Amino acid sequence: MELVIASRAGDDRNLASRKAQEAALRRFHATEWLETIVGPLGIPKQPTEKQFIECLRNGLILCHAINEIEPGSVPKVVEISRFPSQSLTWDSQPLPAYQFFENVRNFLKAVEGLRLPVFEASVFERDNMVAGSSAKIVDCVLGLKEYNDRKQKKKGNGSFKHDFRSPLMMHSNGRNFNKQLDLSANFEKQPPSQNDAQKLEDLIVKALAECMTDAKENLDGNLLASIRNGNTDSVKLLTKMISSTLEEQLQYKLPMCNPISKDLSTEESGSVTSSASSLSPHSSLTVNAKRCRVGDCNHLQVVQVQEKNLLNLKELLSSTKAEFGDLQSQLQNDLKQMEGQIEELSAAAQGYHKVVQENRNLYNMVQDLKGNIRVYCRIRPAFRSDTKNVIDYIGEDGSLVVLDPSKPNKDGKKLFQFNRVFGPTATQEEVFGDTQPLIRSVMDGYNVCIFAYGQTGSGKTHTMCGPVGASRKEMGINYLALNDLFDLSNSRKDVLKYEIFVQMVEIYNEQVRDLLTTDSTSSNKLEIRSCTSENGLSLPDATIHPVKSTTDVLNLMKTGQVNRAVSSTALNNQSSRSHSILTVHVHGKDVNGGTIRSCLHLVDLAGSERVDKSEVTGEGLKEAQHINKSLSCLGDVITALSQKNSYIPYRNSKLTLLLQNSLGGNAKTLMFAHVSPEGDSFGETVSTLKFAQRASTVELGAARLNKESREVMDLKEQIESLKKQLAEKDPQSAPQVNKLEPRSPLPRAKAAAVTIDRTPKSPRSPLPRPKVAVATMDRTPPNSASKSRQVKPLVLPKTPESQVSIRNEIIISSEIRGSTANVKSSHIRKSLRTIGKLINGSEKRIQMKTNEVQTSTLTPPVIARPSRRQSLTGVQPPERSRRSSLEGVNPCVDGNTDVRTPPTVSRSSKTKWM
Ligand SMILES: Nc1ncnc2c1ncn2[C@@H]1O[C@H](COP(=O)(O)OP(=O)(O)OP(=O)(O)O)[C@@H](O)[C@H]1O
Repeated sequence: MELVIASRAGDDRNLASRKAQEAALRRFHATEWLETIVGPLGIPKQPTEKQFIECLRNGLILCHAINEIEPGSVPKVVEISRFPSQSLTWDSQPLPAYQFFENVRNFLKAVEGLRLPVFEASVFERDNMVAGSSAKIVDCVLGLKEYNDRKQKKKGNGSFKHDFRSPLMMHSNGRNFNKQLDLSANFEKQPPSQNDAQKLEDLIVKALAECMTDAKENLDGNLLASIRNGNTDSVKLLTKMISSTLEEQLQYKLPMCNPISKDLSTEESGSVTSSASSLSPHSSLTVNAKRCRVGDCNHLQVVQVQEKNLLNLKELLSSTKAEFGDLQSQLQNDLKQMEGQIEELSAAAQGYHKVVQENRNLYNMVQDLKGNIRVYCRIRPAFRSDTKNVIDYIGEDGSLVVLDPSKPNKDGKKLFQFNRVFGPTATQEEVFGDTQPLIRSVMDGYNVCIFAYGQTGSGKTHTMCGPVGASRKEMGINYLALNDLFDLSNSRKDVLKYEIFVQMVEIYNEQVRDLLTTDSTSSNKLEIRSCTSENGLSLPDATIHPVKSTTDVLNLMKTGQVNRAVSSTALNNQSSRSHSILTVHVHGKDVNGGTIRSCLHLVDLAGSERVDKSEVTGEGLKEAQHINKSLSCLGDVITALSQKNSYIPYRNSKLTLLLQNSLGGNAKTLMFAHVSPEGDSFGETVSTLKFAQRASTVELGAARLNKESREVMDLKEQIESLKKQLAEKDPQSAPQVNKLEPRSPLPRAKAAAVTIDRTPKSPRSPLPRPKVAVATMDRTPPNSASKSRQVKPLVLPKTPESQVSIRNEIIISSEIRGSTANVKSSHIRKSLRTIGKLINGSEKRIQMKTNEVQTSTLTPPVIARPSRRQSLTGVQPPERSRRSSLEGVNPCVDGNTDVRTPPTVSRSSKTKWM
């Protein structure tokens, strides 16, 4: 405590002495300036307060000074008398009070007029002078000085610097402080050691002591003397005094230069010299002084520590920089790696999509080779949000998972696999894109059938025709397909001349109706010729329209759409109440005379529906029943085909009869299974999907190309003429040969008198077929010892509707329709040779062969019994076997024929178009 009090007392002493120094300095300035203005004052350069006041007491000096600066400020100065030889001395006799009062009063007035600080005139009257009495007078004089300086500056003579330098500053211009500055310069170059600092402190202190001794004020003479003699205690005391003075100066004069860290950081950056030089001499000194902080060694330590820290920081900075560099390069590497990986991934993703696409193509190719029906599934967008969506997953590979809304767990999931699944967002173009290759194959001579199946309102008509009032972009497959066919026809017109014809019919309440007829008088009930008519049409009575452009097609489709039976049900306000079939016939002729005949069926089935749901009654109910029945028959056919049954119940409905060549023939068939995603349709959705999945397992046999080269056609003609020659030469064999005639009306059993080996072509028909000979002359039973030449047993093909037109040509054309034209040609040549030999052969041999054939005709053909039916719907089909269909009824006319039944020839075809 005592220590604190002592230190406070010391501080007070220091403060008082500092104030005294400051006052002395200011007096010095004032005296100095007055002397420069009015000449020597006759007092010491650093006068005491008393000396200073007494010198100015009469006011003469002040008045002269102000008149010098501002002439006429005090117009009348009361002078003292003096001897002319004497120079003006200011410490002369005191004047009467009123006189000097007058001078001082006039001076103060003038000062006031200049707006400078004033003092009280009474200060000159006091006999007892107290410390600080002269302070205001000094302020006033220095104010005058400053005013004068400003004035001079205004006159433009050099720059003015307001200078309130402390005594230390003043002396720094002279003696010892120059040394200090030099030292400080050195100090700046290299950090001072402890000894250097000590020396510097001593130097400063001594310089100050000298300075104070000169001033002779407020300093104990003993103290100064003892300092001069090197007394350390005295030095310490003075050091303290100076350091606190410096500190005060620093805070007062250089607030901006104060932070050591700033100076140091500048020093660190190597610009300490410039920083110091940018300050005024005073401030640079102050900074230096601050750096040296006499008497406070902690500062040096702090500086040193800070330097050390700074060095550490520098090191840290450089290591951080290095680390940062490393990190940056690592980041670059990582980014490069990531870029590479992303590229790899995207390449892999692309590759994956490519592979998926290839897989699908290959799968489709395999399906084509196997001859399976291709099945696509299309999901309609959901129109209602109040029911759950049953579509759980749509795979790129054609897989589809549906979820039973009543069992939202694993058990409710059902997986189906198709060739492709189109989601609700699939556009018409996307759908067509996948169908296009199939449709294009029509132009190459393949028969193609595309049919849309599904529950009512699931989007069948949308897919096939497009929505009502569709723009060209929204058009369905029917339009897009025909458009594409025209494009192809145009692009190939140099090598192939195509003709395109269109028929459009509907099956409504089990009746086939022409949708394009303009004859309102006809009954418009068409008959299906499943074995195809002479002109290759299964509906020869339906009008057939040549089309040359898509506009023609559009017009026809509009007519057909208008004529189609459509009505509103609870499930679809534009519900199709019939199956519509648009058939496009393509007839091409190449430059060599070869021909292509093919057809494309585009079928929009009526929707399967639950009568209770569709809320139909009366006529509508009847329609629905017919629709359901025909669809159920379609299901039966599909089931029988998928199970490879020998009996396929095509005749059970007009629909299956009309489509029989597409479902069980050698056409390329594509089925679109449509489903609604709404939860309340789940039952129908699953049954559609099951149906479609079953359909996808149906093997049709490889599609057959309906193309005949010129050579084949020539050979056919030759056969015809040779046959005629044979008949003329051998009238006895004529009846048998006649049985080979194209339009033979004979019953089939007799037609079979000629030995034709009807080995089943399709693997799904394991039953033996009746044998029919192409020609009887050189035919020997297989086990006969006879070495006579045998005719190769021929295979009876299933008959595409546009192809099979002439009955006795079946045998030959079945040879001709080999997989390639070469095979056909070689078979035909063989047949020609055989026939040639027949013509030139011996009568006896002919007779013998004829007998053989006659014997063989006595054996009735083995008829396959229909195997047990399995129906999708559980409804038993009518018990009608092939045998029954052959008995007494012309199977071609009433449609009661099986695909494997040898077709008969109809002469009743009315429409001839080819
Ligand atoms: N993929 C689809 N995108 C947009 N709308 C569709 C789609 N499929 C169907 N629709 C719309 O759903 C409604 C019913 O479709 P559509 O008439 O084609 O069904 P449908 O199966 O032919 O029915 P029905 O068997 O009763 O004739 C129509 O308004 C149709 O425009």
